[in-house]
Amino acid sequence: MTLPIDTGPTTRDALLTCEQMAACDRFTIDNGTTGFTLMLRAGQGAARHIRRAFRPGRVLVACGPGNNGGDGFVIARDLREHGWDVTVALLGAVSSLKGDAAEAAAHWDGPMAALSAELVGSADILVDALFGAGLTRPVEGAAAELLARAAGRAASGRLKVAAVDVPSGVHGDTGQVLGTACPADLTVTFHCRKPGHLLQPGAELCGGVRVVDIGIDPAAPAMASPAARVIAPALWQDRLLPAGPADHKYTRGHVLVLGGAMPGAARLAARSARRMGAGLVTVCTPEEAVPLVAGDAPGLIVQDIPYDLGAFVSARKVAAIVVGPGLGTGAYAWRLVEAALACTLPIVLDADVFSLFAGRRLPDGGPAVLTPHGGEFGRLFPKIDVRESGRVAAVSRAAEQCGHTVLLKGPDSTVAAPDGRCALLDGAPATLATGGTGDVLAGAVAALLGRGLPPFEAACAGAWFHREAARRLGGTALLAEDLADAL
Ligand SMILES: NC(=O)C1=CN([C@@H]2O[C@H](COP(=O)(O)OP(=O)(O)OC[C@H]3O[C@@H](n4cnc5c(N)ncnc54)[C@H](OP(=O)(O)O)[C@@H]3O)[C@@H](O)[C@H]2O)[C@@H](O)CC1
Ligand SMILES: Nc1ncnc2c1ncn2[C@@H]1O[C@H](COP(=O)(O)OP(=O)(O)O)[C@@H](O)[C@H]1O
Ligand SMILES: [K+]
Repeated sequence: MTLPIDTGPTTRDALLTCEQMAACDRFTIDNGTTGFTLMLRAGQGAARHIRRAFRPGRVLVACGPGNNGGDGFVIARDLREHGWDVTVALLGAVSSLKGDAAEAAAHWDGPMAALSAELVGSADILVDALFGAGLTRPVEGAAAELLARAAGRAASGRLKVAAVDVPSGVHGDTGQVLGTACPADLTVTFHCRKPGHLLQPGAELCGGVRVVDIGIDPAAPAMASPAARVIAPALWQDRLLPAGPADHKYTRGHVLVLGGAMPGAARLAARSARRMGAGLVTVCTPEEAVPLVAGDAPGLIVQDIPYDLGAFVSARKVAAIVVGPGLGTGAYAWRLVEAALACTLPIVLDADVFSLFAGRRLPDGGPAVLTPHGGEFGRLFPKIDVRESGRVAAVSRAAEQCGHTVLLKGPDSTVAAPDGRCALLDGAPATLATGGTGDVLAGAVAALLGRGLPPFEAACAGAWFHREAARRLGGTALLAEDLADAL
């Protein structure tokens, strides 16, 4: 029963919802591959990763009532054929299994028990094949008890856990936990990752994620419009040119940072815009802050806020504006944001802008990137519930509603454009969770807008360079100043 794994197209960056994945399965099956063949490829591919990741030990394969459980039976058989000591624990009766899962179970001739949390106590490795893409409601009862017992044993270092497709209880579309879930050391999924592998808390619960190619037909329509993509340079690299001989400072983009109550934020945004390759950076700030902002940056232009901002940006050939970091929320801030939007230039809106416009429509302006964190997003879009809809749907709805690119920051930064594109940032280090790193991001995105990237691409690229800089810095305590310099 060993089948060769087909090598399909590159699916590295596509993220499919559970429904899209099921459509890919159906399309492939309609074109002549049996569902059971897909299940064999999935289970055998997963078993190979499990054999690579863990030393042989006593394995408990917890199988659910659907095809995720079917994969579990294939894995159980493969591991047993390789000499591992395997017991299957099944939720429900074998006679209730249907289709491919029933066929996979029929090939299992090893020990089998009714699912019970007690079984975890004598296992070294748990293969979690309870629920995958078919999770429809919170995990409860015996399945929940088993997962909770496994989580306890894993936390004390006595159990390794491999999840099939997703850790059971994690929703593949949102990364949210329905009921309960057990953190895995390894998650093996099929064809491509799903948003829930990148979104929290799912991402954290998955441990390392491996993708097995199960030979999905490359012509499957869902592949042309995946729900989201992983943020990677392929999204922008052919549009972000290095400096060439014909360039001068204005062709590289003049970025204007509008400062306010907290000048440190404008300084960080300006510094990061310069490191991100802006040709020229000017900070306009209340007069009393000019010496402070100019202080240690002789290459920066600093002046007070011009009376006529529109005339200023056109005379100084400004290519992109940042407003929000350290701005404040008084009448001054309000007028400045309105004036900045009226310039109709590419603009990054951040921080205090979201308090100023809480629950209100932004005035018309040029193409914008909005960079709220979770709290600011809630203020600006109070009717969109991120927890209920999941980040992909929520940020996409926000982008459509405001007509601009929205970058919802966090450990799982999510970018959506009003045209329906969505992209997720994978693996941002938690050292970024410190004051000022958002100001650095705003400056970086503005520089990329100034260098000619459209808003969605600029937001994706900014988030990616920001993460790369944080990774390069490493350590345990990251300073926003160092991050700007590491871009
Ligand atoms: N399709 C293919 O070709 C391939 C698919 N593959 C594999 O199939 C998996 C998807 O399989 P699937 O669609 O059968 O769904 P699955 O995740 O097994 O769960 C459905 C079952 O669980 C039940 N159930 C749900 N939630 C529950 C809860 N909280 N508590 C209790 N019960 C709950 C639900 O019951 P129902 O809601 O119908 O009452 C139903 O019985 C996918 O993740 C991948 O591993 C691979 O083999 C590659 C080829
Ligand atoms: N736990 C985390 N893991 C990874 N990145 C994070 C985490 N928390 C925050 N970040 C990132 O750090 C930055 C923080 O921005 P923000 O909240 O605006 O901070 P500030 O306003 O102090 O500059 C964002 O880019 C965000 O994506
Ligand atoms: K699972």
